[in-house]
Amino acid sequence: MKLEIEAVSARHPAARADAPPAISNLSLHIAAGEQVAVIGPSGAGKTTLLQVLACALPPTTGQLRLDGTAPWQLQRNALQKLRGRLFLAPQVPPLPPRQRVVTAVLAGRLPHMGLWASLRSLFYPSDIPAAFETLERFDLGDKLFERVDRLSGGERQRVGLARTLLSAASLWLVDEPLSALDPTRSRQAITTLVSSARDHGATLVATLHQVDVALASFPRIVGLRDGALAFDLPARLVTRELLTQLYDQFEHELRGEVPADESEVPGMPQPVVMHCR
Ligand SMILES: Nc1ncnc2c1ncn2[C@@H]1O[C@H](COP(=O)(O)OP(=O)(O)OP(=O)(O)O)[C@@H](O)[C@H]1O
Repeated sequence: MKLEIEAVSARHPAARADAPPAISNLSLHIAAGEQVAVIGPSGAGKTTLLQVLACALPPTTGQLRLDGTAPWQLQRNALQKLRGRLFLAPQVPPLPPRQRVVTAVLAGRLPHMGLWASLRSLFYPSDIPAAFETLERFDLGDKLFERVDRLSGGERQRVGLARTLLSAASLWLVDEPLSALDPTRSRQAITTLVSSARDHGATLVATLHQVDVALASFPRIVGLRDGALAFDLPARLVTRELLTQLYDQFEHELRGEVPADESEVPGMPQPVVMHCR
């Protein structure tokens, strides 16, 4: 799915009336099948941007178009149909506590199933092999029939990602999928996510705090700061200087390794450790 936003501003529905917009005058074009990581300090507007792209939050000004269609000008049914073509994976997946993992994962397909098929699948999981295979990609095959409330936070987060992979959506919007994962799991999970999006031909937009993982796994990086675009570059052109500016006064949030300052290693950028938490 192709995404276009032009001069979009938006604010959280619960924000004070006099609060500045969470994203302001933002323009961004993302081609169908692209994979883009959105980075930036806390409060930069990353989640708000995903919600606008997911047609969950209407822009207060500006234009949003998905595959050339302005969603907020559609009739209610047509808007619902368009929403069915995208999958928004929130930071904390909304998994009913007593549900089995297999059912939770296959729920990624519900928007594309008829009413009876979806009701039936809640009681009789329809494609257990597909659920198992997808969970295996996140090292969770042995949790297939486990109850969701018996999983750790990191396991739940990986179930949320497996669910995204099983959706038939052509736009995957993934909000901070790694917050409960250790560095090794983070890399594995994001590699699986990005390669699956590529295989499905799905457009992927993910917000990430792990800058090193974003730079290593995504071809394009969008930096947001105070609701505005700080940069929009191929990953190889994102320098330490740009990251230092982006996270100025939020250095504690700059996680993992970032590219070396070229003046320190002339002609040969090398990763150096800045801050980890
Ligand atoms: N629940 C809320 N109620 C009111 N205002 C909110 C709420 N959530 C977000 N905002 C406003 O929107 C701004 C942007 O928030 P947003 O969640 O989009 O940022 P973010 O970059 O995703 O942050 P984080 O990395 O901490 O998740 C916040 O600074 C705040 O002003």
